[in-house]
Amino acid sequence: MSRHSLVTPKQRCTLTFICSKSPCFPWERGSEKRRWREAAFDSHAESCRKQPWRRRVLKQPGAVGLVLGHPFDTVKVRLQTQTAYRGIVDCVVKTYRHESLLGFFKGMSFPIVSIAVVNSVLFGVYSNTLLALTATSHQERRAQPPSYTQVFIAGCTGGFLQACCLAPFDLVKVRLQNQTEPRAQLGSPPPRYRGPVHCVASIFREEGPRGLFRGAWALMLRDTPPLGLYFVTYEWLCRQSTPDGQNPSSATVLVAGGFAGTTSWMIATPLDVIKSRMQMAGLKQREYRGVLDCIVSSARQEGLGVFFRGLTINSARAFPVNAVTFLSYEYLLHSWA
Ligand SMILES: C[N+](C)(C)CCCC[C@H](N)C(=O)O
Repeated sequence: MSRHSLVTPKQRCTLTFICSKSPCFPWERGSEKRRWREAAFDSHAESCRKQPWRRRVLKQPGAVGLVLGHPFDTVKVRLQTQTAYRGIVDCVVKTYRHESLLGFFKGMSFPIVSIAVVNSVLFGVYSNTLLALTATSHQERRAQPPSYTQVFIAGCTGGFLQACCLAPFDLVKVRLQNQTEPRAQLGSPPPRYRGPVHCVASIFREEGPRGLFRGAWALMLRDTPPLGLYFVTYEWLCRQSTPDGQNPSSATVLVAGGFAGTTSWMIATPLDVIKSRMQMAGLKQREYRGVLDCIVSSARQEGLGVFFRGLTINSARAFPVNAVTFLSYEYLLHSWA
C-alpha cells in the first residue's frame, strides 16, 4: 500500500503534533533517516486509526486530575489575589459558607476544554525539539540519552509555546474563580461575568482584544524556565533509578513525574502570584505598568511573603497531577513506538 493512502495530510499534521513523531525535517530530505522516519510514522498513524482510543488516553488522566485539582487551584488563586482571607483554612471555610461546594469549581470549563491542546503543545513541542536537537528517536533515546542541556532547552521551548496557548484560557479561569457571589438567586445582583463565554465577550468589549492577554508575559516567564527544570528533574530522577539502557518502571515514572511537578511549581510560585495579580488588574484592582511594577508594588505593600502565597497548595496539587501526566506520556510513547 502506498504510504499516502494511509493518512490524509490533515490527519498527518494533527498526528505529528499530538503524537510527537515528526515524519521529517526539511534538512533530511531524501536521506535514509527521513525514509526510516516516514515508515515509522505511517505504521504509527495506522495504529492510531485502528485504535482511536489510544489518542484519547493522554487527555483522560489530564482531565480527571484537573477536576480533582480545581478546588485547590481556586483556593490558591483567591489567596494570591484577594486580601480577605487569613489562610488556606479560612478561605475554604468562607468559600464553602457563601458559595457551597460549587464555589470551588468556578471557572473550570475553560481548563477542561483547553487541557488537551495545552498538554499536547507542551509534550509535542518538547518531544519534537528534542528530536531536532539530538536526531535520535524515542526508541533510541535510552541507549543514547540526550544531555540535560538539551532536555532543558526542549522543556523551555515547550513551556514557552504552551504558555502562548494557555494565556487567554487561564485569564478567564482566574477572573471566574475570583467571583465570590453565591449562585444567582432571584433578586440578588448577578455576578459581573455570567459564564466563560460572557466573560470573554465582556473583556473583549471593556478591555479590547489585548485584555485577553493581560499577564501573558508573566505567564510565559512562569512557564519557560520552570518547565525546562520540570523535564530535567524528571529525566534525572528516572536515570538515577533505572539501569543504563532500560526503560523506567511505572513506579519510577510516577515518583519522578510527581517530584518534577512539585519542584517546578515551587520555583514557579512567585511568578504565579504576579501572573494572577496582573490578570485581575483591569477590573476593580489597580493597574500595573508591567511585570516589574507588579513585583515591586506587591512587595512594598504586602511584604516578601506575598510571593509565597499558594506555595503549599501548588506543590501538593502538583505531585499527583504530574505523576499521572508523565505515566500517560510514557505509556503513549511506548504503545505507539
Ligand atoms: C511551570 N509550571 C510549574 C507553572 C507548570 C507546570 C505544568 C504542569 C501541569 N500542567 C500542572 O498543572 O501541574
